[in-house]
Amino acid sequence: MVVVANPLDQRSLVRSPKPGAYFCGVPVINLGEPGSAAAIVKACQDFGFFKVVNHGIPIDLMANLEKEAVKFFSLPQLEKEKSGPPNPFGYGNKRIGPNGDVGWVEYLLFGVVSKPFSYTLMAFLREPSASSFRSALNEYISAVRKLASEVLELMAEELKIEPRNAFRLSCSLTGFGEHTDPQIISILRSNDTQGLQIALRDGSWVSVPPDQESFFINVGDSLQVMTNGRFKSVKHRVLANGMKSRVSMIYFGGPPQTETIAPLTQLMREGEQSLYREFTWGEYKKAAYKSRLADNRLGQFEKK
Ligand SMILES: O=C(O)CCC(=O)C(=O)O
Ligand SMILES: [Fe+2]
Repeated sequence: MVVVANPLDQRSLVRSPKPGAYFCGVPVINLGEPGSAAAIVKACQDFGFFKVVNHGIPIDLMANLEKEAVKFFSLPQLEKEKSGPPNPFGYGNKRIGPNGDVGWVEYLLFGVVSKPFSYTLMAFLREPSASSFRSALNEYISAVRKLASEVLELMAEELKIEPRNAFRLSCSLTGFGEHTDPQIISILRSNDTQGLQIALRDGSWVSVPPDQESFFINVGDSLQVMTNGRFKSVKHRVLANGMKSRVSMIYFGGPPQTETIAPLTQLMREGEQSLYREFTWGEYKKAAYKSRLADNRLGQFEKK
């Protein structure tokens, strides 16, 4: 979860979209309808982004975790820091703007490799009083994990993979800068605070209308490579208006650390060449840490 603080000094940088300025072209995939697989593939090609409705995940489950997250982020700073730093998982906050990106985020990062989920290192989750947080977290992660496999299967039979997962709770008042997500897919649920924008293929930015009952799915850089560029990872950013926190829960499905990220042979036409040189997820993450948020990180792995 990402939280943005210091709203006052950044307020002038962001503007709420005017009524009617929301983009109404975000593809909406109804998971209960036949033909959703083809619609997902088209959305991944055209936008690298879509919204999922009729997903079968009860709204209560999202609302419960949101409530617990807000409770945590409202704790005094010293209390929160007892669950950090996020090495690799835990509480963190950082200014993400040293390279010109707007924003400061506060988050809780969880690893989701197996059950029980690896959150035992976080001080507050060990407290008996955190039992409602633990159960909200477990229920939400189990549900969203199932949704991730369902969506990956619909994208392509060949994507029946068990991704390595991470999960982040975040809360932000000012938003943060443009980037693509490095993983395979990200499944985002936010409260009803506006702010998410995506870049269309022509480079223009559009505002995504908030919808706290639905999930938004991003194609990540790894999936762009696995489909040899057919699916495009979507550039996105958050411009919150500084008035109301945007609380997000993001599930990232990524490749295992040592796995080579390369186009899936089943998806390649005869004679089709990979657009990328081979690299592992570990290498990619290292490159991502060294780069700036808005950099085209995949560029250095493209075959010239
Ligand atoms: O908070 C959001 O809506 C988006 C967050 C995001 O893009 C990310 O954490 O990668
Ligand atoms: Fe993102």
